Amino acid sequence: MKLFPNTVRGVVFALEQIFEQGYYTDKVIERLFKANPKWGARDRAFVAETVYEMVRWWRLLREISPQQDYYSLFGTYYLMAGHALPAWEEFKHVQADAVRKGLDAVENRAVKASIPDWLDAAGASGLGALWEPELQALNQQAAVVLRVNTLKNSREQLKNRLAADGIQAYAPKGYPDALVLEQRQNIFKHPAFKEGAFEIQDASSQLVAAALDVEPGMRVIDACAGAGGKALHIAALMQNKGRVLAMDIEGWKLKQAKLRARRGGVSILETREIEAKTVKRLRDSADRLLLDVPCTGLGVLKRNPDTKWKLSPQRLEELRGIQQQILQGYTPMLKPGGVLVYATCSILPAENKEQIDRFLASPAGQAFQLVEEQHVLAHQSGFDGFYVAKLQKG
Ligand SMILES: C[S@@+](CC[C@H](N)C(=O)[O-])C[C@H]1O[C@@H](n2cnc3c(N)ncnc32)[C@H](O)[C@@H]1O
Repeated sequence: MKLFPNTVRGVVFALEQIFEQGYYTDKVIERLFKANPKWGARDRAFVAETVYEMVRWWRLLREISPQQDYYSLFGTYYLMAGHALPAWEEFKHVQADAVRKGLDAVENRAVKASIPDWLDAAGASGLGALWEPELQALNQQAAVVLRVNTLKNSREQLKNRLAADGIQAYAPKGYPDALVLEQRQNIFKHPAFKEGAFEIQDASSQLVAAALDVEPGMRVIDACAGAGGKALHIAALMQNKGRVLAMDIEGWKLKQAKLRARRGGVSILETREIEAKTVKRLRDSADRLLLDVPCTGLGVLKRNPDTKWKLSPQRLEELRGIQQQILQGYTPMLKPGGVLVYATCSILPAENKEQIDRFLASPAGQAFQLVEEQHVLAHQSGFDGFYVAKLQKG
């Protein structure tokens, strides 16, 4: 593969923004593409993939690169990825042999897997023997998974429509609304997306709305709805009949949810920014309650590798506090007999089972019974890591 100075410069610029200015990778790439409208599809794919992979392998790259400047780090990555480097002045310190020897010499698991030490310790203590294979899986590139909007088309119809345009996808077993693209590509440009025929949503994430067992006509509250990924899925499962109340403390996310609902033909979604009295006013009002709580995102490292550099043990503790507060504070909105689903995109028991155990042992949890739990690990499912607990209110 031939390297071009302007796209490599783009990669270097993106890394500076991420590691020196603290910006998120997806936002940096988005801005970079806007600033370089002449880049073609291949340039964009090269820049996006290289930046994501370099962020993923950042610790390992820094360990084995002969110098810490961005060009040497890029050169090291490029060799590691199996390519040959051109004879550019910027790469004069980077030798293929030295990189290979450096790689062979790394023994420390956290360095090898390119994660912080504290995270390696937390994963090992939480998952035991499952941590090692999980870590391997979380360092892979994520597949592009669609959630078929069944209000607009069936899975078969969408699959055939995409195939007619040369986009091959398969239907994974056990995920009734999912289609996995055979090849990664920017599917947002396809007209079917603009028509609301699908959303991008990982297969594991699609298990969450399914666990609620909704029926048309129900009143459902999604209390941490964000931009509405799961709320839209819930509405589709309800055949757009009943009411889905999407709530969040961040109003701008709910605006996104509204826009997506319009695109997807969902008319039963209402949004409400949470204020001091919101929960009290909605006491005993929901047949189903979804708490898709804020979490570390450690189950979705494939997709967001920068999470591991931005997280800290302190932030994990803070999130645990918020998760328990949400469980304690929001469950009164559920009617007696109703179903609660608590979900995270984390694989740490500290955010998952331990939170549910603590809730069930507390006064607020006395009315609840655990019905089932899904510990979805990336290396077992092939998709993101998730936790889904279903509880019934007596
Ligand atoms: C995991 S994200 C939700 C993702 C969303 N359900 C989806 O499927 O796209 C968690 C959400 O919780 C919101 N949040 C954080 N603290 C909250 C609180 N105390 N009450 C309600 N929502 C909160 C965040 O703004 C964020 O949008």
